[in-house]
Amino acid sequence: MPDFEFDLVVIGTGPGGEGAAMQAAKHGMKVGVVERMKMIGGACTHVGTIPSKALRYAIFRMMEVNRSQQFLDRGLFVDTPFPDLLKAAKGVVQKQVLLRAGFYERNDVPVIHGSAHFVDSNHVEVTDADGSRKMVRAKYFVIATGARPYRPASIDFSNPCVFDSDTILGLNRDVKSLIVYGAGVIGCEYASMFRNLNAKVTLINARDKLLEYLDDEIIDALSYHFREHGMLIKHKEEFEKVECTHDGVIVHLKSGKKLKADALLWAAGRTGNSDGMGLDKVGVEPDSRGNIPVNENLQTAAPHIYAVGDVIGPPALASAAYMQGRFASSHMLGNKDVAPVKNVPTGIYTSPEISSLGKTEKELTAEKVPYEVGHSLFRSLARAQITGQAVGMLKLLFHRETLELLGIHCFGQQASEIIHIGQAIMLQPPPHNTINYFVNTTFNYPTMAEAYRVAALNGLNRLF
Ligand SMILES: Cc1cc2nc3c(=O)[nH]c(=O)nc-3n(C[C@H](O)[C@H](O)[C@H](O)COP(=O)(O)OP(=O)(O)OC[C@H]3O[C@@H](n4cnc5c(N)ncnc54)[C@H](O)[C@@H]3O)c2cc1C
Ligand SMILES: NC(=O)c1ccc[n+]([C@@H]2O[C@H](COP(=O)([O-])OP(=O)(O)OC[C@H]3O[C@@H](n4cnc5c(N)ncnc54)[C@H](O)[C@@H]3O)[C@@H](O)[C@H]2O)c1
Repeated sequence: MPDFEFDLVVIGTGPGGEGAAMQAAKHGMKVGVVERMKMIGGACTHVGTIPSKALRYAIFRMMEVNRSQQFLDRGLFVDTPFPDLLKAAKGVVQKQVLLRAGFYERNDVPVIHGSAHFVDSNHVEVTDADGSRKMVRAKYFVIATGARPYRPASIDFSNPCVFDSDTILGLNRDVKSLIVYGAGVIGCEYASMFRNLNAKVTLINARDKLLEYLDDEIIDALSYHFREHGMLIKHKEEFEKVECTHDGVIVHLKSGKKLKADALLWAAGRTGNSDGMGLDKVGVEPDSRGNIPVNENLQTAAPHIYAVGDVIGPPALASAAYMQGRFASSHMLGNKDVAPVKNVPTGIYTSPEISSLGKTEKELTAEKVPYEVGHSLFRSLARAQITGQAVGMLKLLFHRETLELLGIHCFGQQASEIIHIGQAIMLQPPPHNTINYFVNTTFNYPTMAEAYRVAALNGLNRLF
């Protein structure tokens, strides 16, 4: 006899699990969730999106004071130690946990604590930290177990100078120099943060460009501003071994170079949390990175078992995970009220911030689409001059004949917010998805939104 019986059991309480559980509960399903951590919220709340963005904001506030002539003239200079900046971030994590725990409570979704593994197609066994076990039966399952940092066996992560994106949140001292290995989003974001804290940062990239899926102009801007801020970037380099010394690390590269620093942040990839889940009992086989294959409806090889979020691989974003969770539950309910997840914008919280949606120039050129470009430089906008955030640009790509908006690429302060104005237009059906909206609409002044009007006019002026 099972200890619990549900219509749906969701495994994991990150954004993917929450989206799935709430959508199903709101539509009348009897839902239970399983979470192996003491607190709900997932990697997103405890070691991913939330603490990294809260830490970034704490650093940013300190920088704003230290870079402002207004404060410098009054002798104000703030030097908050790293552990205190982390404390600010932890406050946000607690608020998020409380808020999200309330969602499960209010919607009568019990949280069963422990690690879930399948025993057969309709049962998972949940093993708590104290070893106690509960059998849970359900008609449907959503696996939303997320991912963890990939750790090569040759690196000693127990060394106090070696970190990954989980353990860096436990750094209990200031570091004067840092090597960031891996120039994906995590590597670039943390490299920015530590450079803003004045650490000497070396960013090592295995490829020949940073974040190469972005528009070239944005990649160039990011590389330029990283270097302008004093970051050292090494492209096309791979590590051979990491040597830990009494006061830091030496990273040996395959090219023969040796780099020394107070600490190493390993930020090269993540592995899906699919091991130890008894997936062989239900005919589901993860790939070599632990990712679970799914079809367009997010169903695994067993159609009553869905998988969402980081455990299914790219885009591996909190934003997408939540929507995938909602879509999966909506699909099992037979509803069509949640659309499949596509057109996911990118929001990268480096300095400068980056956000984009739609096609890049490279893609449009390869597809032979006749397009034109409109630019707006932040330094020419009144709002950016007032706030002193003049680094940045909005770039619109649009069809030369129909004026349809095809791509939006932005860098600079608030880029991840600014993108959504364009997104609202870009995703309208024709003929409402053109840049005409930006030239025929009155924007508040002074705002950053004005960048859309400036960029649209700039692009229209290029047409002949
Ligand atoms: C440093 C960093 C910064 C990031 N910044 C951003 C950002 O700015 N914007 C953005 O959109 N995304 C960001 N991401 C990505 C984002 O955090 C993830 O995409 C998101 O957390 C994925 O959500 P999820 O629900 O799939 O899984 P998770 O949030 O990882 O949650 C999975 C949960 O499942 C639980 N679990 C795992 N296995 C079991 C089991 N067998 N039984 C029971 N429970 C289990 C785990 O304990 C965990 O609580 C960042 C990630 C990192 C690491
Ligand atoms: N602001 C944001 O939206 C944000 C911030 C941080 C992280 N994230 C998400 O987290 C995910 C992970 O970030 P990342 O910086 O590690 O980037 P990434 O996925 O680009 O990985 C970096 C490098 O590691 C390699 N790699 C990945 N998984 C591996 C594995 N299991 N084994 C060996 N090599 C592997 C990749 O091929 C890549 O070269 C990304 O998909 C990203 O979208 C998003």
